Amino acid sequence: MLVGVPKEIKNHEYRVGLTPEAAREYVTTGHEVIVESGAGLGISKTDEDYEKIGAMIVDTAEEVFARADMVVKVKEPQPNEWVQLREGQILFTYLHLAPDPDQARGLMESGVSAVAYETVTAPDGSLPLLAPMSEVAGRLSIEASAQASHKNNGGRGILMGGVPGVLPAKVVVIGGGVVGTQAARMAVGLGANVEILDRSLPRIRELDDMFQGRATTRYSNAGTIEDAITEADVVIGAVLVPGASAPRLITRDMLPLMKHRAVLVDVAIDQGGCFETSKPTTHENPTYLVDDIIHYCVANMPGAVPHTSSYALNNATLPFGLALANKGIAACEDDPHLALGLNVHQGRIVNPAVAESLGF
Ligand SMILES: NC(=O)C1=CN([C@@H]2O[C@H](COP(=O)(O)OP(=O)(O)OC[C@H]3O[C@@H](n4cnc5c(N)ncnc54)[C@H](O)[C@@H]3O)[C@@H](O)[C@H]2O)C=CC1
Ligand SMILES: CC(=O)C(=O)O
Ligand SMILES: [Mg+2]
Repeated sequence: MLVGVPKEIKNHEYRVGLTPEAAREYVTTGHEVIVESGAGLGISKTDEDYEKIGAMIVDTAEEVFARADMVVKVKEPQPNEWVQLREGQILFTYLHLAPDPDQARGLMESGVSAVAYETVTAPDGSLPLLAPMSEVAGRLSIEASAQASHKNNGGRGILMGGVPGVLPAKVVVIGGGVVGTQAARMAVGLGANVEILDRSLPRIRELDDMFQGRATTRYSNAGTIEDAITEADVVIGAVLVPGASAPRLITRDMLPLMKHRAVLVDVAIDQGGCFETSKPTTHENPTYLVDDIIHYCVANMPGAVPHTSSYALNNATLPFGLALANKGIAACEDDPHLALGLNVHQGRIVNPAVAESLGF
């Protein structure tokens, strides 16, 4: 199969769909790999690095889309990308279609078979191709909120860990999955006072065990969320209902309960966001104010640390990508977990949760 890797074009997106090391695995398995010139520069990999492992460099994204049997990307295709996709071609990337009907229609019209990283499952029901980026985004969310809390950046002017004799920041994490756990770990590491809310009791028990009292846990409902955010300096939104748009857990009428210039980080923004006042932002302009509350809603947070993220992503995607390259879309027939990744096929939305969420 001819596998194509275009350069990512989303705002400040420096990750690459295939690292040279991953591309090498495709080449040694007997596939051809074409890479758009400059696609690896965000991870300090040159065109020569790709040529050395047997990939071919092409000048334009158009050539990648026109020639490739399978396009491997990181972020969801942008409008000028989805019009270049075609029937019989496989697209393997993040899609986040539930809150994005325009992209969904674009992909359906293209005829492409689109496999979304974020809905591929593991036998235990977890999301193995979302997890590595959730680990990155969870850890980054605390760095982002610490920065946004600085007075010179418009924040409250609070140090995450406090100092001896002065209380630390209170960090509330809503959703204790992969993002939430990594956020809590970073916040605990900085010495913050951390509370994690989840609505899964088995997960709450695991978290309680994991943090051994260094973070507290609480069952998530409107009442506990209202109570928790009243004291918070930072709130991390980290919930997920797989395939569906995120539930709106903090509504605008709850914002006056919060401290002035507290920080809301909505990591779930790629699924539409879990705060009513969230709208996607970019690394260029990551924050905005609503009712004097700072909102950080960057939809491609891991793009800021492409060295870490590209390798973490490729570690997870490689076996699934190779299966698609070896067998074509029939790989989904052999693997029910990969099949759940198939979101768009023959002009239809075929993942049930995504279709239901879109109302298609
Ligand atoms: N903005 C970005 O750059 C990135 C965003 N994400 C997004 O972060 C979100 C979280 O991802 P993961 O942590 O991997 O998901 P996960 O599935 O590991 O964890 C989600 C958690 O939310 C909990 N939850 C569901 N409904 C809840 C509610 N009403 N209240 C409290 N908790 C609730 C679940 O029980 C689960 O523990 C996803 O939307 C994902 O796409 C992930 C990576 C990067
Ligand atoms: C998961 C996702 O949306 C990202 O890594 O950008
Ligand atoms: Mg995203």
